[in-house]
Amino acid sequence: MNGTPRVGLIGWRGMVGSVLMDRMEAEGDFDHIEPVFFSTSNAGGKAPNGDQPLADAYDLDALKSCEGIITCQGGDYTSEIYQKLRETGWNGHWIDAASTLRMSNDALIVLDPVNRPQIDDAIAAGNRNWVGGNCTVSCMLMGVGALYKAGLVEWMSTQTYQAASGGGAKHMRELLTQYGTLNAEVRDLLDDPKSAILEIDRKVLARQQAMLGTDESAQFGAVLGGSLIPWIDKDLGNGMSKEEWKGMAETNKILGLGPDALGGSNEPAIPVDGFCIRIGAMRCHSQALTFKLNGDVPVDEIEAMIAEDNPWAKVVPNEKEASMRDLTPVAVTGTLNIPVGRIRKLAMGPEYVGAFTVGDQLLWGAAEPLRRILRILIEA
Ligand SMILES: NC(=O)C1=CN([C@@H]2O[C@H](COP(=O)(O)OP(=O)(O)OC[C@H]3O[C@@H](n4cnc5c(N)ncnc54)[C@H](OP(=O)(O)O)[C@@H]3O)[C@@H](O)[C@H]2O)C=CC1
Ligand SMILES: N[C@@H](CC(=O)OP(=O)(O)O)C(=O)O
Repeated sequence: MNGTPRVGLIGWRGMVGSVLMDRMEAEGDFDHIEPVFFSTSNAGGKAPNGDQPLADAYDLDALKSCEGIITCQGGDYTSEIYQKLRETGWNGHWIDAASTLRMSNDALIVLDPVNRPQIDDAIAAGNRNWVGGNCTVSCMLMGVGALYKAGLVEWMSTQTYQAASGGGAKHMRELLTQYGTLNAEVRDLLDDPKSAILEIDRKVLARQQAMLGTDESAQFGAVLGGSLIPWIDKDLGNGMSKEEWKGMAETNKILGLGPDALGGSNEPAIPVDGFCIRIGAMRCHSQALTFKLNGDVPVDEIEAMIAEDNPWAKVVPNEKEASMRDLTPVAVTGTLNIPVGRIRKLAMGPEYVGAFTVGDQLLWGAAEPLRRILRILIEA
C-alpha cells in the first residue's frame, strides 16, 4: 500500500471490531491510514471518528474506493460481498476476521509472529487476501509455535476450554444471565451457613434443567452456566466438530505445511486432533496440549524455545502457585500475553510432553493479527 492508504472498516462496532478499534487507537494505526467507516445497518449515520458519515457496506463503488478493507462483520457479509467486489476488478487488500475465505487457495491465514516468512513470500507474490485464523489455533500457535518452527512436533492433541465470547456478545450475556438465575434460585440457602449443600445442588440442577429448550439457553442451545458443552461449531457428520477440524487444517496452513498451504507444500501436514469444549469463561480460550515430539528434548530446552519465540509467549513455572496466579483466564483477559505452563514430560515416554496455555481470543484470537497485517502491508 502506498502513502496513507484509504482503508475501509466494516464491523467496527461489533465485539471483535470494538477490540480491533481499541488496539488500532492504542498502536497509532489511524495515523497511517485514511479510515472510511462502513455500516450494514446505518449508512449516513455518524462514524466513530472523523467528519464523514458512515458509508454503505453494500455499496461496491464506495468499497472500491478503498485500497484496503478490514472486515469483522462476519462470514455472511464476506459471502455476500467479497466475490462481487473482486468481480468489479477491485485489486485491493481484503483483511477479514471471518472463516469464509480461510482455506481458499488465494488467501493467507495471518499470524505474523508465527508465519512472517509466509507473509513476506505472499506479499512478494502479490497476494491480496489476508484472513485471521481460528481463535483457538492462533492462541495455541502464539504460545507453542516455537516447537513447530523447530520441527520438533510429530503430532499434537488438544483439549480446549473455550470461552463464551467465541459465540459472540449474545452468548456472553446468556452465560452471565444463567449464572445470575442460578444464584438467585438458591440465594436464601447460600445466605444460611447451616443450609444443606445437597439441597442447594438439587435446586440448582432443577433450575438448569428448566432452562433447557427455553429462551434462557437459546444462544448456546444448551446450559453453560455451571455446566459445559462438548461441541463447538458445526457437526461435520464424521464424529468431528468443525472447530476440531480447524485445529489441523489451519495449524498446517499457517505453518505453510501440507497441500492446503498457500501455493501447496510438499512438506507433510502434522497431525493435530482433539476435543473442543465450551466452558463458562468469558473471553479467554485455554487448552491442554499433548505433544509427541520427534526426540527426547529436555523440559528446560522446551521452555527456553517457547520463552524466546516471541515477546508475548510467557513460560509459567510448572508449580501450583504460579499456575494458579498466571495461567488462568482471569490473569490473561485483556492482555496480549500468552502464558504457557504445566510443561512436563508425560508418563507415556520421554518424547511425550504436556503443556497448558491461555489466550484472549478477542485479541490474538481475532483482532490483533488483523491490525498487524495492515501495518505490515503499509510498511511493505
Ligand atoms: N466472536 C468471536 O470470537 C470471533 C469472531 N470472528 C468473526 O468476526 C465476526 C464478528 O463477530 P462479533 O464481533 O462477535 O459480531 P457482533 O455480532 O458483535 O458484530 C457484528 C455486527 O453486528 C452489527 N450489530 C447489530 N447490532 C449491534 C449491536 N447492538 N452492537 C454492535 N454491533 C451490532 C454490527 O454491524 P453494523 O454496524 O454494520 O450494523 C456489527 O458489526 C464473526 O462473525 C466471525 O466471522 C472471528 C474470530 C473470533
Ligand atoms: N469458533 C470459535 C470462534 C472463532 O474464532 O470462530 P472462527 O473460526 O469461525 O473464526 C469459538 O466459538 O470459540
